[in-house]
Amino acid sequence: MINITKVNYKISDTFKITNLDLNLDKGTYHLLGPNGAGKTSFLNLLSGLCSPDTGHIFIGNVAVNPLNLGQLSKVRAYLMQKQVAHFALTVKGMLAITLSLSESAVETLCENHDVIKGLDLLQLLNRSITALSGGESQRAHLARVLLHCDLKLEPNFCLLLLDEPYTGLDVSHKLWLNQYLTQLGKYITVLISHHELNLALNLAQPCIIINNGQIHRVLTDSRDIEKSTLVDVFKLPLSVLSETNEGILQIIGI
Ligand SMILES: Nc1ncnc2c1ncn2[C@@H]1O[C@H](COP(=O)(O)OP(=O)(O)OP(=O)(O)O)[C@@H](O)[C@H]1O
Repeated sequence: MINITKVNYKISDTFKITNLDLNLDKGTYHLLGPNGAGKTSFLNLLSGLCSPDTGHIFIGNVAVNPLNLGQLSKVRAYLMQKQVAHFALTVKGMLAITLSLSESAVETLCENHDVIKGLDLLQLLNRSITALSGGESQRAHLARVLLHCDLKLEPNFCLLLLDEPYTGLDVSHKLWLNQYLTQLGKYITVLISHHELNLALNLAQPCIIINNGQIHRVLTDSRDIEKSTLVDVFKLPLSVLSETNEGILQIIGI
């Protein structure tokens, strides 16, 4: 269980996160909101990369704050929006560092692992991370966090934070990732920040909508996102909203 109580955080004179009050159980949650709504700031707070001005956050019984990063790495993983590669490590080398394993142990782990198969990484293990395409690099970094939170490796893991994980992925890897995250949500809390609104509208999964640094809605079923939210929060014209025969909203043109 993730517990967020009365969290406030001033980022600048013009933007602050206000009154975050939320409990998250196991599940796959979509974190939605327009550019600049505060999604990354929310994930940074949850991951312990920054500290709220007031309020507190717990991941299970671990208090979240930047002084606790060692303990936090045993209970949560975070795929940040931007990945910076400082060294020309191979994919295998990066996984070895993340998982605290030798490169040969990584090779053995990867031989038959669902994440490596699903992300088609076997043939990229010996490639330099700096010489991959955008989508290949995203797949390597996804593997880093998904293996890190694999329940077999870390039994106390309970939170996976993903900031725009679909960026650069082709459609078959996107589909695989969705299916994997849906399964993972049966065991831990998975929070995915993204802009794929039609995807959220099609999946019966919980979602949190953020706007102007505040929670606008928390829905147990993302298909219940209202037309008014799409118009008022996401600034979509009514003319691009359509409904399927099953009454599910869809956005035309994206
Ligand atoms: N280091 C910073 N200093 C000042 N302002 C910041 C800083 N980081 C973010 N902001 C501002 O805080 C607000 C929220 O940014 P945040 O990155 O959390 O939004 P977001 O919802 O993730 O946006 P996007 O969908 O564009 O990634 C924005 O107005 C942004 O310009």
